[in-house]
Amino acid sequence: MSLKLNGYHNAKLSGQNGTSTNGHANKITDPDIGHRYTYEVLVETVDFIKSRVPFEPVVGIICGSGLGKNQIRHKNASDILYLFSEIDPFTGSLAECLTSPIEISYTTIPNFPQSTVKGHAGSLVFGHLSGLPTVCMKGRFHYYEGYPLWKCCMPVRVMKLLGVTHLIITNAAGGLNPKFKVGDIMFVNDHINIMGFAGNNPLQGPNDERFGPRFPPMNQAYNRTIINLAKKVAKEIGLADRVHEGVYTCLGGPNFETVAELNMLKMLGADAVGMSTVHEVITANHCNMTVFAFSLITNECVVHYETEDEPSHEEVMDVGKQREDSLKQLVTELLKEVFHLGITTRRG
Ligand SMILES: O=P(O)(O)O[C@@H]1C[C@H](O)[C@@H](CO)O1
Ligand code: HPA
Repeated sequence: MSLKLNGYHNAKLSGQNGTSTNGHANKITDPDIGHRYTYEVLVETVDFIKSRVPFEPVVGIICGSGLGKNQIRHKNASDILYLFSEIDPFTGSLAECLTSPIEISYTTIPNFPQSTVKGHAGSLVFGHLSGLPTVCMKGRFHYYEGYPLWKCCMPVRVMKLLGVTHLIITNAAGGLNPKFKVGDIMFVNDHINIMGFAGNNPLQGPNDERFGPRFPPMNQAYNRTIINLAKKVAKEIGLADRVHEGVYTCLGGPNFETVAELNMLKMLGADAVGMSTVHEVITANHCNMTVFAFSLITNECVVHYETEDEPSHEEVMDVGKQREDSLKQLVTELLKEVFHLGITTRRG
């Protein structure tokens, strides 16, 4: 792949070429220099997608493990997969809720990273959900796959440039809160950015003001109105006793956590632990998207030594499959409410 495709078209960003955002000269030691996506490179990606999708999505959905599985039915092996039958809205993955879907494989999108994890199919699906133009990411990128955080979050910026204002992020997570049972849903009301404690942040490096400010606030990262609506919807569809609110935290993975690590995370105030989402939420807030995120609790974290229980990715995907109908119903009904109320983005 040429440098241009993944490359850095230099000097467009503040903080680049020896000038920091506060005007002081400095020496940039960014190991990713020459590889990060510029605004212009992302526009190239967006132009490609726009040439294949005849509408602008306003809702983006990132499907977590087990919730964005497998390629959906398609006509042939071409890069653009036009799906032609009406799909039962409550069978299959979240992306299968979209009507008249157009599926584009990541392998064909210029500059896009590739999915490597089982349960993460690797395509963008465009269609309508609850009447709203929507793009669904079937397959996200994780740090443990070898992608730096800025690359894991590239699709969030692509969605922003496509027109997405509201981002729904889903994940599979281990339950740390003893009240959580396998199959429960946690509406994320805050996060602890453990990787960020060590300076590993998707916004690290030069800042492009066209995406957002150098120092974005994060105290309202999860839209409170949507969380309240989600609770109301959960009650209406009979899920009241399966939903909670809580704090999500993300470690780099790919190993599941040790008992001591889990007990530390509990003490810090985390209710669920996973390997994604936090950096996507940061990137989305930075570019002024309205964010709603939830975790499907796929396993109870093992927080003591006197057991032979072990978490596994197979269990994670199985629980995703068992709960997908409820999750799809929740998302579909929630979107109807969100857009009925006309919730605006964070900075107006
Ligand atoms: O993509 P998510 O965060 O839903 O996936 C979780 C974390 C790991 O990727 C995987 C572990 O089973 O599930
Ligand atoms: N830990 C980290 N990530 C996870 C877990 C877990 O227990 N379950 C699903 N994703």
